[in-house]
Amino acid sequence: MDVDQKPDAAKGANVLRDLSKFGQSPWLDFIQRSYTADGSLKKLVDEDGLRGVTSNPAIFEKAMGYGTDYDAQIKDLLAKEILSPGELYEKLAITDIKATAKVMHPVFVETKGLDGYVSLEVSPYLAFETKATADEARRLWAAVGEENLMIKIPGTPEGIPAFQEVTSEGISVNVTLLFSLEAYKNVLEAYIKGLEIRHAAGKDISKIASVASFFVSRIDGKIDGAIDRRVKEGDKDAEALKALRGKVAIANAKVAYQHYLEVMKSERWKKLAAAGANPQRLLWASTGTKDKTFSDVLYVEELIGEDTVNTIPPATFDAFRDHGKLRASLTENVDDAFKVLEQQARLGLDLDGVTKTLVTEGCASFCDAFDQLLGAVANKQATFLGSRLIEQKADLPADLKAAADAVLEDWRKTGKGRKLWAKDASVWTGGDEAKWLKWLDIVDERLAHVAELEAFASEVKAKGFSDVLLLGMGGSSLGPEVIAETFGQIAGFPKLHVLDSTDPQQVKTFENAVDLKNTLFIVSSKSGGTLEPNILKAYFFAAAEKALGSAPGKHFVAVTDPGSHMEDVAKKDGFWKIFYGEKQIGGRFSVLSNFGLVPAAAAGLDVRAFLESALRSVKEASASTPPAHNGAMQLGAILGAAATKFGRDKVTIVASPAIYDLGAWLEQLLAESTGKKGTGLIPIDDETLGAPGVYGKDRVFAYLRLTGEACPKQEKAIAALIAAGEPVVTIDLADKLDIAQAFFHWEYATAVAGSVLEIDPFDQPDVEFSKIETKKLTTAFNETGKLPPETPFATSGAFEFFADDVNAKALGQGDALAILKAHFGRVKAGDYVGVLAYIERDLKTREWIQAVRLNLRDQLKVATAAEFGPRFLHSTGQAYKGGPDSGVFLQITADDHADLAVPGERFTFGVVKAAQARGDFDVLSERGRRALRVHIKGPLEAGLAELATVIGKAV
Ligand SMILES: O=P(O)(O)OC[C@H]1O[C@](O)(CO)[C@@H](O)[C@@H]1O
Repeated sequence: MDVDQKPDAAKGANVLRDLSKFGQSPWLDFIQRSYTADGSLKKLVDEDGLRGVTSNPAIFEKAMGYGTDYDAQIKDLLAKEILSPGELYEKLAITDIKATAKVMHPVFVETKGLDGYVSLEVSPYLAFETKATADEARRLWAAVGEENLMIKIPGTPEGIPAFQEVTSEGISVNVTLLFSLEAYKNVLEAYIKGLEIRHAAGKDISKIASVASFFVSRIDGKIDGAIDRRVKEGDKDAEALKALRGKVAIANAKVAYQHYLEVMKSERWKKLAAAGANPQRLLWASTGTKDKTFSDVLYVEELIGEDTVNTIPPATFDAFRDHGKLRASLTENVDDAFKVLEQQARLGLDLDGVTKTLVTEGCASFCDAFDQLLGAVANKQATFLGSRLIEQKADLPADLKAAADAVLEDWRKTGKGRKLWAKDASVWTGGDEAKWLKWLDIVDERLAHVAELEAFASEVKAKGFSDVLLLGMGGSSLGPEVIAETFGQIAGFPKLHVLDSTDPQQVKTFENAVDLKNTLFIVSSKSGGTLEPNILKAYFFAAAEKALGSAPGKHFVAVTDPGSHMEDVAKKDGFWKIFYGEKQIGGRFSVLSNFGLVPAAAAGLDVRAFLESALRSVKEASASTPPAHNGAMQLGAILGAAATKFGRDKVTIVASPAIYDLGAWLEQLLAESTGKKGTGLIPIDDETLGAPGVYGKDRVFAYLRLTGEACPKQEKAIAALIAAGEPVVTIDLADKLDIAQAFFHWEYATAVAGSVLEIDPFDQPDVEFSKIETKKLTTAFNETGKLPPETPFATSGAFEFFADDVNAKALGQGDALAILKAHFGRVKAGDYVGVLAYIERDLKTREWIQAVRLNLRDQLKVATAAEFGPRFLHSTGQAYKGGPDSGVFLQITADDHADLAVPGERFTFGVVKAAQARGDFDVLSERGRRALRVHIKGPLEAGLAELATVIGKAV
């Protein structure tokens, strides 16, 4: 703006300064850091008699969105703190507001608090929320802490009660976005009420200032537009309509001013005035001329009157200084103003409707501007953080990209990201989702208590344990497993092992792998009631007791939710420590709570750095992050849109070798969260990449790449998939520690995808069913000493085949080859095959299952899942039963060559595993899934080799 005004301006001939002679204060509707810093603003005060400054989200967008004014502070802030775009914006804005308040303060002093204010607006996202607006007003008031601050609150029906409330608390407010006389009347009434409440409470009301920002030119913009349209269409009232061009907004303002004068004369006001109250002045806003056929100072010249403010945009400010004329215009021709309003009503110009629309549009455009602003801040933040933030890139076919963008635009428009953070269940099914959202806050919460975890780590180190053996299932084991696999043994700390099986051989292998006398056992169960951790605890407690020759409680730690059965057990058995989980977090969302952190600390991971990494993801996906900058939201939108609109529901997880195990955790998160009600995302983990030709059109590839350690083979295969037009989302992690970021990123993305799929991502109804079926079987065993008998529908060599009647009928009575041929013959495009093996999971069996599944994939051209039971029951099992009916399952069981007793129980580990397999199979059958069970009799290795051969022939 032109601050080099005419030389004689300072001497007196300055119409801007002379506005005060008419009782009007010129304020500036503009803020910019460099403008305040380089003395330009002060010059306006000194030379033009500037008496106040207003800001709004659109103004800050212009200030912060471009140029480098803010870069130094951003760098400085981000070096010290991990912030969301909203928090960062606020710190920048507050710095500006404080600096501006300082420049304006002499005016405040000189005018005894009448002028000298600077306004800062509450978040425009809150315009329709009373409590949130009031809370934010209080927060900003305290954060700025300047006596010449005004908090700007929109004069919506929800904003007005908030305004009244904070006025009664002594906060000075600029009520904005007022267009109608009715809204203005309500605002003035709320001001008076707020003062009365404060006065009645015996508190000082003389320090409160307020203005009512009445918008002007936007009204003409709408009304004149309607006039022009009607004239063009040859309206019969064309002449009368034309006569109203450029008149209605000013008339509306004049009439509002009359109301102000009326109220000021009232006895009610006089009482308050006697107690020191300051009137709430009308402030003319939106006073830049938009219609080029009008004078460029129209909305200044025509609205000059006593006790008013005009907040003038820079160009209009310059124009008025240059050629503005002064006269007491506001009280001129008031009757005509009333007539104009009558006339517009008679002509059907619908000022009431227009003002309502303008409120809605005004709020929306401030939200849009705020989205832009936060986006610009997020961009700068991403640049400064560089590789400290995980980076996501999506290569998508155009139609999928458009569908995902449509989801994001819906989320932006409806503020769903903010609703998610506000724990509003309407984001999903409107059920009890709100009770399961503490994972959103857990990183902050744990960081606040990280010293406890650090102290625990030191104690573990000092005790010199050689091993940590974690006993748990699903959400209680998969996160710790990722940590163990990713970081390996950390120098000076014990080696972390994670056992999540009831296979007797597997249990024995783990027992042999640790030094029982020198092992710290972590029994991990949120509910405390899950069968596996309970029997594993019983087993290892007895084993440790035997090895130590004394009560082993001091070698045991429990991680469990408060009030659980496991807590009782831990107390009774004198465990060394009990760490608590958060009840409002489900298992698969618990890795950043104590369920992941306690084993991480015991294994010597830097939990503080780990949580700080996670916090960067939390902030990136914050309520204030616009969808266009929220990678996790984008990921959820892509996965949701791909599954619902394109049948691409197989999320194929590819991870760099050094972080390969993330997929195991991710499987549970995606499958248990989304696989229900016949829909869902089917995670396909660890399926070695093939050439594009081996895939159907049902995949989305999620590539988690550890940048420095990318696998060349994977890179090549991914590049080929992208070139072939397959959808690939690549997520780059610069450091292993950033798996913490990936954890939160995917949790948030899963919640978003759940919303798109229209399901509750936080329950797991179908898992519970197989637990019930298993329980029935183990109870039967405890009563009778055996599991209920079962009969194979066919036997072939070492194999016995089991299926429900429908499946058995479809598969016939032939030999193994015929049955397997018939079974896999049912697979069609878009299906997936699940190989579900209830055997020990070791290197050999993993290689075996991998070879079998790749053969199935390449022959049948479908996605394949390779899973070990009972571990997958707590992971992908939910989706297999509750998700889409596109799975074809081959369950594999085998004779146990050695079994292990469970202390205190009649059943053994082998019995439990058998019961779990049968419970699982029964539910698959009950759900009408294409499921076949093959039981291997005799030596396992030979049986598996034979099975692989027959499968090879069958497909
Ligand atoms: O931690 P808990 O209560 O033992 O549960 C283990 C796992 O079992 C499930 O409840 C069902 O599979 C998972 O959601 C959970 O992570």
